[in-house]
Amino acid sequence: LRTIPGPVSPSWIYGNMLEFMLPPTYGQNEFAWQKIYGKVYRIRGCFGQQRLVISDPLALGHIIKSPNFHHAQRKAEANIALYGARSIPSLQGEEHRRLRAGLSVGFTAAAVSEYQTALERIAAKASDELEASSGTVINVCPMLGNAALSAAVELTFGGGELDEELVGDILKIMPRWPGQSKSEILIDGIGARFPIFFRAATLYLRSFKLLRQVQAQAIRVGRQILREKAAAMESGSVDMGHDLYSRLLSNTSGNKRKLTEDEITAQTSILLVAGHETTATTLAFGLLELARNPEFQQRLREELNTRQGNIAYDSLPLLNAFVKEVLRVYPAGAMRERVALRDDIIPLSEEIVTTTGQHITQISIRKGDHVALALASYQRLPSLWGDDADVFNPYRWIEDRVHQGEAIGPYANLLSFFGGPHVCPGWRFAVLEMQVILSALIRKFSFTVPEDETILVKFANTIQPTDASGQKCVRLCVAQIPEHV
Ligand code: HEM
Repeated sequence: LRTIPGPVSPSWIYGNMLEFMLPPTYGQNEFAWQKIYGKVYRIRGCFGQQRLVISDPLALGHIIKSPNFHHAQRKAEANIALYGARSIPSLQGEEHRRLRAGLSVGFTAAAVSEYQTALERIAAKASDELEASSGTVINVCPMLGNAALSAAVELTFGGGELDEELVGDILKIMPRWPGQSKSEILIDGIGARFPIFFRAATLYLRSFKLLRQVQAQAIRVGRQILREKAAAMESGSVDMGHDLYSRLLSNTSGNKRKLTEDEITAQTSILLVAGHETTATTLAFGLLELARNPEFQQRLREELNTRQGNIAYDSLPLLNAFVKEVLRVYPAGAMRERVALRDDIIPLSEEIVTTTGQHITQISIRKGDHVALALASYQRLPSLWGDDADVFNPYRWIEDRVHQGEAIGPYANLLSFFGGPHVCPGWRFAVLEMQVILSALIRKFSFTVPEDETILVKFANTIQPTDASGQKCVRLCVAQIPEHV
């Protein structure tokens, strides 16, 4: 990796990690480096470690599908702390494949379409909540967080209320994700050399304590609800719902459930946390961009007003162009870190020239090498999305100016939902949820940006919109549309 071009490292201790992980706003350096060095470049990690940053489509497709790469250590430890060692993202190979196959019953197109009515009810509730603040400037993030968490609870358990403490912890967890301070980046760097040190450090890091707390609470709640459902099913006293846990209880082969009680309950934390936070954040960036683009907002409202009753959301061109553009410019999991589990060769879609003048079309990777999968950078490549790839412009999807080649991800050639064996299973649900919530809010309210409002983007495992003090926040002027008053 030493001969792959990249930015100069300003410090031996931190390498480029502070510029990469903690810029004033996410991507500031990453997007600039992509323009200078191209789709693959090298940065320095702590203590001189070499890392590749990759937005090359062929290389990304290779790594995403390959069993030779897995989550880098901090991410793997954080996944275990928050979601558990038996949760889907923590597993690999055959165990992972079997669990994904079992869970897939709840994520097919037919299964997801059954949530439309429940999602419309959740959207109506969010809209009522917003009505109370109409005419004022409000931070829309808490309202969207609540709505998306209700949607995740609907998907997982078929509705119901979680206890307040768990809700509070789940809603604040992602902004506190480990690795966002100089000292945690340093601990990561030491951990890359001495993994046992890192594992020990996680026992004391405050950021990890909250993750473990949420996992323990989520599993307790998940087990209790699953047992209640199983008892109701055995007594035949209620109709089983369409939610994921009901489907998993009824998913049998012979007399045996395909997934055991422990396997199902071990997924509760990831379903509630990953199932709500990503969608809530994408929606928050969506409302921000609507407020910044009043002409588009009005045209979208007109499109929505032409439909009544049972809406086929996929048939609304502007709505779908907007959802795709928000996902393109603001992929919640903007950057994923992976480590090579064994030696590998990464193919490149275009030749690059090394610092020693060699022309290469593939890069040799050693076991233990770190790669950053720069999904947000990939989604700004002019070669795929046009010369205005840095600009938020939903019309590009209607004008068919986007890349039509072989897709790595499941939706619109985007990598926002990742791809390969760890592709986001919730992508269909997330798209429907965003279509439904945006439709309800845009019909009823207009959104504008208050004067002098600055929104920054922080990376905390997912990207977060924040104010200057680092608090998760999108403050918008919200006004009810006169015909809906
Ligand atoms: C806009 C919304 C969403 C986005 C952008 C998103 C994005 C992603 C990404 C990028 C990954 C891969 C992460 C990695 O391996 O490093 C992922 C995995 C995952 N997502 Fe989503 N997601 C969204 C919504 C949802 C929803 C609604 C659910 C439903 C419960 C969900 C459940 C999961 C699960 C369980 C995984 C782990 C999959 C595995 O490791 O096999 N996500 N998601």
